[in-house]
Amino acid sequence: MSSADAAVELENVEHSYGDVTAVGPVSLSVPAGEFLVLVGASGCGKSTLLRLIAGFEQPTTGTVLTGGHAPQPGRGAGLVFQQPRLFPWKTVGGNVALALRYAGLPTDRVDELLAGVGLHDVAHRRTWQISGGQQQRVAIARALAVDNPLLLLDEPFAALDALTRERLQEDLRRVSARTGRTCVFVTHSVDEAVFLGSRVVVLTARPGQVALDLKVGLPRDGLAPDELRGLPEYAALRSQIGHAVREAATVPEGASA
Ligand SMILES: Nc1ncnc2c1ncn2[C@@H]1O[C@H](COP(=O)(O)OP(=O)(O)OP(=O)(O)O)[C@@H](O)[C@H]1O
Repeated sequence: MSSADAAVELENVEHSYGDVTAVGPVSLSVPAGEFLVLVGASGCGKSTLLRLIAGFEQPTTGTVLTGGHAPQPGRGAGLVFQQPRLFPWKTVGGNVALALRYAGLPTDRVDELLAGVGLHDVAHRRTWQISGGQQQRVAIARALAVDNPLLLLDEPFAALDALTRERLQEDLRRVSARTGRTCVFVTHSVDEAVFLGSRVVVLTARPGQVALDLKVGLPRDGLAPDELRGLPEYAALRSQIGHAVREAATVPEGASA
């Protein structure tokens, strides 16, 4: 695949913070519409990779392209972080409207965007009057507001309770299938990786390199989440990826921790 066709293209990318090499070298090509999950142990460089793709960091060596161009920070990708980072002085609807306005778009899609993430009736509330799960839904609606082809998510459900987390995973899976956005999603959770990903990349301990790059060809259509999780292929993928994560987290003897 040429760079022009890929939604995200990383070529021999390394990134160092001072004398700490956090990532690389990593080469990855992400086709449009793929749901790529980056999984690996704490500190292996997952967030750094995402920040490179978002354009918040520049690679120390190598090239990062999104849609065939160098990424511009704050442009070209919707971003969702572990904390929803909403504006507390705005209403729920106001937060989404702000994203539309910032992009120079009309604000008449606020209700539609909120409905798309299951928030039909809270547009008028302040962000502190809704639950943590609802706040994260608002953050997703805000990231989807602008018609970016790329959605970058950094452990967006890590701070939520297990049930809310599962509900949001299901909703994100539906939203990503409906909108056809290319997603790059960072997590520690092997189950989340298998449930969401059409492709899972396991990173080694720092400096993060690709330890495993796996297509997840689960038959998702028409299956309820519990049915999907109950498939023998699902359990096999969980086991394979879990094993790879544990192996990859082992720092080789002689390497600095
Ligand atoms: N701004 C920074 N300055 C110096 N070192 C940094 C900086 N940001 C990250 N690092 C280091 O780079 C390495 C990779 O960090 P990064 O946050 O990308 O990992 P991660 O896999 O996302 O971790 P976690 O899962 O714990 O969030 C870590 O060793 C971290 O301490």
